[in-house]
Amino acid sequence: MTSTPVIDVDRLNLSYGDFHAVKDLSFQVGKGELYALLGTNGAGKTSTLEIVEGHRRAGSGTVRVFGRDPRDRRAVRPRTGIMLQESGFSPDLTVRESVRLIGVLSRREDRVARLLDVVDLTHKAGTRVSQLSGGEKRRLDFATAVYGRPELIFLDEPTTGLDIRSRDALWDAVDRLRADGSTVVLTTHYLEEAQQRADRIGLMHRGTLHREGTVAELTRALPATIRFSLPAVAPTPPPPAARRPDGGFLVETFALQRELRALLDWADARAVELRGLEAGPTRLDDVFRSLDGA
Ligand SMILES: Nc1ncnc2c1ncn2[C@@H]1O[C@H](COP(=O)(O)OP(=O)(O)OP(=O)(O)O)[C@@H](O)[C@H]1O
Repeated sequence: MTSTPVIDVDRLNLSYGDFHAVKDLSFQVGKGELYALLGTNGAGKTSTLEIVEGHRRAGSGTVRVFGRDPRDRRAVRPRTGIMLQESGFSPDLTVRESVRLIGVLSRREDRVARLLDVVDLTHKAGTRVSQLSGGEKRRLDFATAVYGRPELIFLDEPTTGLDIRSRDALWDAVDRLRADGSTVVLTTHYLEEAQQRADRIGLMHRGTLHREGTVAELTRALPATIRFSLPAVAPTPPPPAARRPDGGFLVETFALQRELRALLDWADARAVELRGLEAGPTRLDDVFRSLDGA
C-alpha cells in the first residue's frame, strides 16, 4: 500500500469475558479501495467493525482511521458514513425527516431530494418509517450512510432484503461514490457480490484473518472445477471425473482447458450429452468451504 491507509488495524484483540472473539487481527484499507471483510458466522467481523467505527473499545492493539483513534468522533465521524445491519430510525419520523436528521448529525452538506432520488424513495418522502417495507428501510439506511458523499463508507450487509433492481441501483451509487474517491468497507454473506466488487477481501474465521488478497489471489490455490451430469444410460466418464453425492460429476483441475477438451472429446466420441455443463475457476464459496476444516 503506497499512501497512508485510511484504516489501519494492528494486532487487535477483543474478548467478551473469557471468550477471545478477535485475535491479533491486522489489516489495512487504502484510499479508494473496496475492502470486503467476509467470514463464517461468529468469525468476529461485527466486533471488529464496531471497534473500527468507534462504537466499541479495543481490548488491545491499535486502530487508526484517517490516522486518528476512531473514538475521536469529532475528527472521524464527519468523514464517515455507516450503514448498520439494524437501522436506528425513529418509526414516527417520515423518510424525509430521517434523512434530514442524519444529514444534520453528519455535519456534511447534501440535498435530501438528491438522496431520495438515489435510493428511489422520492414517492415515499412523506411516509413514516414504521410504514416502510423491509427493502425500503434498507434503502433509507443506505441513503443516510452516503449523505454528503463521505470519504469512508461502511456497508454492513447492504443488499439483504433488496430486490434485484434495488441491488443494481445501490451498486451503481457505490460505483459513483468510488469514482469520486470514496473508500468502502463491505461485509456481506452474498459472496458473489464480494467476488464482483471487492478490490481485496479479508477472510475471517474464528477471530483471525485467515486469508487476505484479491479474488484471484484467494482462489488461485484451489483447483478450477467442471460440473455436469449424465443421462441414466450413459457410460461412466474416466477420471479425474468423480461422482458427487447428488449423482452429478465433478472434475477438479489446475489445467481447466485441457481437462475440458478431453471431456468434450470423450462425450463427442460416445454421443453422450453433458447436462448442465459448467466450467470455471474456483468460486469464493469454495474458498469458504475450505475453511471448514481450518
Ligand atoms: N456482547 C457479546 N457478548 C459475548 N459474546 C459475544 C458478544 N458479541 C459477540 N459475541 C461472540 O463473539 C463472536 C464474534 O461475534 P461477531 O458478531 O463479531 O461475529 P460475526 O463475524 O459478525 O458473525 P455473523 O456473520 O454471524 O454476524 C461470536 O462467537 C459471538 O457469539
